[in-house]
Amino acid sequence: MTTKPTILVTGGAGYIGSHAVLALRDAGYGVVVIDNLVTGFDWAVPADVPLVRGDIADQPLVEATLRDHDITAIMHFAGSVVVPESVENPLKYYHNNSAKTRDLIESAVRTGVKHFIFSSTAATYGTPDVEKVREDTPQRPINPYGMSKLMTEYMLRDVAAAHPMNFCALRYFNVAGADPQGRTGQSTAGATHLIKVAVEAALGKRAGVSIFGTDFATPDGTGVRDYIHVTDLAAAHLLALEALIADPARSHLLNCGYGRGFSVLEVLDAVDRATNNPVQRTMAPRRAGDPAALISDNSAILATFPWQPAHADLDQIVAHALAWERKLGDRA
Ligand SMILES: NC(=O)c1ccc[n+]([C@@H]2O[C@H](COP(=O)([O-])OP(=O)(O)OC[C@H]3O[C@@H](n4cnc5c(N)ncnc54)[C@H](O)[C@@H]3O)[C@@H](O)[C@H]2O)c1
Ligand SMILES: O=c1ccn([C@@H]2O[C@H](COP(=O)(O)OP(=O)(O)O[C@H]3O[C@H](CO)[C@H](O)[C@H](O)[C@H]3O)[C@@H](O)[C@H]2O)c(=O)[nH]1
Repeated sequence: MTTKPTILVTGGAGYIGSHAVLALRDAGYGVVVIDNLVTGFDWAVPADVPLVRGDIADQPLVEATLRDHDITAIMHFAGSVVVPESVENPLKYYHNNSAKTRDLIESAVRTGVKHFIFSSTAATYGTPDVEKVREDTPQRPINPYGMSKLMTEYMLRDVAAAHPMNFCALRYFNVAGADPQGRTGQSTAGATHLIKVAVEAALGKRAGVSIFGTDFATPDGTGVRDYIHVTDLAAAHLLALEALIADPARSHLLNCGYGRGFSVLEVLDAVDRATNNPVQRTMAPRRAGDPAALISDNSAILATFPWQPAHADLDQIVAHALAWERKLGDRA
């Protein structure tokens, strides 16, 4: 029997990272998590997965962890993720997302980690003027969050050219939903993401939902996004890992989305359908820097990996988000 390698998951106590931990464990990989719990939760990490409480830039700690567990690959989710906060406090984002990731990559190179998978974002594209964003659409971030992630893409490209390490940067579109088995979900306090906000409102945890802009050049005037189920995203990470192991000479930069968009009103309608209890809607001005529409062209990931999304259905995404929100109760 061949044993599968052990993977270090940074940010594994957070929303997306905790789903990746489950996917890796379900597939038989060894998993170790490092997380400083700044926005994550220790209870989001399964009891049989070692949780190293610490910072990705603590090089003695990270390098000891990489060596002790004979880590082959890193899935790097740890970071700061709130776009408006990045505008108010850019140095926090260049520190936590760019500078600390630089130190993590250095630890990886020093200890001979062979593969690196990175959480990039559609925010690196800024406000593209194409209907569907391709990987070669110019990346012109309009906020420090997007720029801090683009800087990491550049670092990885240069490091992979200079050292025996390949990488995959996955540019996520709008991540939503929760583990269909109800083992984890989005638990972030004070979340700003539309589907999370709407299910909180549906359960009476918020008064209602503000619709940020009704005069966009979209069919119903509200913003359109490409919502991807977090479990399909976690599956894409496993395929990325397999591809990096299979061909160590090749790195990848890939969009992660379904290639179709839903407006804010369509999302709120789906939440209303799921509960039969309409969420209170308030019209509000546009949020600074929000593009009208952001939809992926996902032909590259479909051509590169045998990725078969299993949850590309808005009602299912909403149902899973709602189920997790109920389970979460007042815990977070
Ligand atoms: N949620 C989205 O829609 C979305 C979209 C695109 C990209 N991403 C990226 O995906 C990744 C995960 O996002 P998420 O939504 O799960 O956020 P999250 O806040 O739930 O998870 C981030 C985790 O990283 C940990 N962390 C932060 N800084 C750390 C540090 N310096 N050292 C150790 N641990 C640290 C936090 O405690 C948390 O557990 C992020 O890199 C984010 O930029 C998210
Ligand atoms: O209370 C809300 C929250 C959001 N929206 C609208 O809903 C859409 C989605 O907004 P989100 O805040 O859920 O997500 P964003 O598209 O702004 O950004 C998210 O996806 C990006 C990639 O597409 C980045 O990765 C970023 O980190 C992540 O927050 C936008 O039109 C927004 O204006 C509302 O109307 N009301």
